[in-house]
Amino acid sequence: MSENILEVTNLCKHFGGVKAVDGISFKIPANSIQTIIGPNGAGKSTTLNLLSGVYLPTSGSIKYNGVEINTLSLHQRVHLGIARTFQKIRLFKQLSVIDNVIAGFHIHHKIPFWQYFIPAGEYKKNRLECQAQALELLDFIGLKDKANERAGSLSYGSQRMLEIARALATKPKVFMLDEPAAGLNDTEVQFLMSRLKLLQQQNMTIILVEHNMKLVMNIADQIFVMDHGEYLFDGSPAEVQSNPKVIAAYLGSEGATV
Ligand SMILES: Nc1ncnc2c1ncn2[C@@H]1O[C@H](COP(=O)(O)OP(=O)(O)OP(=O)(O)O)[C@@H](O)[C@H]1O
Repeated sequence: MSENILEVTNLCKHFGGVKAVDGISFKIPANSIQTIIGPNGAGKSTTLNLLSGVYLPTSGSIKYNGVEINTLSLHQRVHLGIARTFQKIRLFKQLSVIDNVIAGFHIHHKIPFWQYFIPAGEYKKNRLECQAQALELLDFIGLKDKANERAGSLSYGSQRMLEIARALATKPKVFMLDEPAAGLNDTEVQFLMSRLKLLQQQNMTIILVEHNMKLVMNIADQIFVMDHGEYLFDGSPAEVQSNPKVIAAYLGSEGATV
């Protein structure tokens, strides 16, 4: 069994009287695909926000490779190798597809992101290197042919894939995705699934918040189920699908046959 890359202990996030996350604990082995599921408002996105540094916890601990990262910002965590996509698409819609990916590379270079767009002088070499790497990522994600199109002109599904490519440009070790399959058709979901499995084979740890049970049950090594901010159950896809508490709180009777 791989070592745990993330370890969460008694994690809480309270917004006034709302206990969005209330004392959850889990360990995530390196190179695994973990999913977090649960009903609307269960605290799944808040958990991703805590892991990625969008929010700082009210209390509790998050350890990355054994080191507490509770107080680090989102940007500092990206530098450590923790990247994410958001539920709501956040692209630079006026920029080209390839420039959106190049934007993801800038954290590993010493020059500011905007200087990549000055195609001259000492920045030209960096820009050419980034372009080549961005094209590789676009190829991986199925968007190489659209590299020079405006990001905002892409279909919804392609915009979601572009967000993934941009996050991958930060070279994450832990990659978190918040509902990546939302709004995708079956073919796009299949493609997404195949890419996530390939990323896992490339030694990435993947944490997925997702309502698409077909995707979850096909891809997850372990599933963590939340309800009302709290732990409900965790286990393999088969264990989760047949657990009466999970069926009652979330999956319903159809869950057992996904
Ligand atoms: N910034 C915030 N301020 C106040 N309350 C918040 C904030 N963010 C989340 N909440 C509340 O915390 C609870 C958990 O929300 P969260 O978005 O984490 O749930 P979720 O499981 O991701 O839901 P969904 O499946 O609908 O995306 C909800 O009651 C929500 O209204």
